[in-house]
Amino acid sequence: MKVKQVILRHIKMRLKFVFTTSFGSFLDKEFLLLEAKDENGLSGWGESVAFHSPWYNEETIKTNWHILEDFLIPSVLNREIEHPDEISQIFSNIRKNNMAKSTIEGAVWDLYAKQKGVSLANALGGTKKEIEVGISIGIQKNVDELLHLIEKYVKDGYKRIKVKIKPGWDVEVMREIRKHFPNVPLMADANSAYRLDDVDRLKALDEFDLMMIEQPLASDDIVDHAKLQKQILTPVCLDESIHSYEDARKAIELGSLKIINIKIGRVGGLTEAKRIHDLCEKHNIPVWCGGMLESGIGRAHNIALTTLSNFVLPGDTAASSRYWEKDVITPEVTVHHGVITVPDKPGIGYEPNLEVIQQLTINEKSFSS
Ligand SMILES: O=C(O)CCC(=O)C1=CC=C[C@@H](O)[C@@H]1C(=O)O
Ligand SMILES: [Mg+2]
Repeated sequence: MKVKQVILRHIKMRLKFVFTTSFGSFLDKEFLLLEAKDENGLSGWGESVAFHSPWYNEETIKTNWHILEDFLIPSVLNREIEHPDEISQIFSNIRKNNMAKSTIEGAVWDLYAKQKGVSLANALGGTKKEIEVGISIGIQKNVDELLHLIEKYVKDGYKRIKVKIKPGWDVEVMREIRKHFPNVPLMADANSAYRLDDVDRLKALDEFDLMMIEQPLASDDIVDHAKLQKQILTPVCLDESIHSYEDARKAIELGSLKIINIKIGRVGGLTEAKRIHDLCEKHNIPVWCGGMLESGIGRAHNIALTTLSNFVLPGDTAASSRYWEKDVITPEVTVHHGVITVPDKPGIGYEPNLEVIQQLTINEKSFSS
């Protein structure tokens, strides 16, 4: 297969809720969408999950645009590609920039599956026809608002509730949640808000029978997480610390984690995500698919990946309507009692809505050889 044309679009979408991060809060989420066309005009789609500011990792929309325009797109355009697994090899001389790499690699995977006439799930080796999903709730103004949201999503049937924690918004909040929801599958995401010195505070969370605590310590650490895991009962799940198969291998060997949150963009694409999945399966480490507030394009890739056998825990792939008044795909992603039915159409299985995408586009550029 050859990619004859790439269209890179920078779009902006208004979220239905304010998303709070260490950089502050935002209501508009910006994305890059990448369309890769073959000689017959067939299109594969990928999405950059980089944020506007470098709070989650070092990548941003602007760094992704630069790396894609100046390095990644030129190295893929008009090149004979037998299988999308080759992309990570083509990019091997480019350091890091995983979210940029994942954007074009995902589009090539989608194009490859469409050319073969199979779903992306099938092309990846996934077999599940339905996937169970959970919901991730950001830090709220007060506990009552948080409890109200949990009640709504439990009623919607989401299979697990993920809440963000940080020092001062953790033990007491979890106690309140457990008072109202003693049995709901519950997990916490700390986004590196703690230090190893906070071990007593983190041990106190053992009282609440959490499924896991996600990324409690530094975003580039696997050593202190190994020390922490030996001191707490709650399973440690790593997100930001795991950028590759090698990171996962070392973290498993050190005992730094018991669960991995796989995010396609963070690890550089679907091929690496699948390698990490397979490694974890071999070591009985369950995985789940994390979210990055994706549009429907990225959401579709997450659904396809989650059909692989070791994705045994509910992920963050909620319904389009949780985030967007109108998503950029038809049909939108819907969730029924916490379950998504996996589309079996060729590729990502959802049709990009070009009219909506054009309305949301704030910049675009076409590249062809
Ligand atoms: O996409 C979703 O609904 C989940 C988003 C989410 O929980 C996160 C996205 C990005 C960084 C964090 O805030 C958190 C995470 O770390 O998983
Ligand atoms: Mg996380």
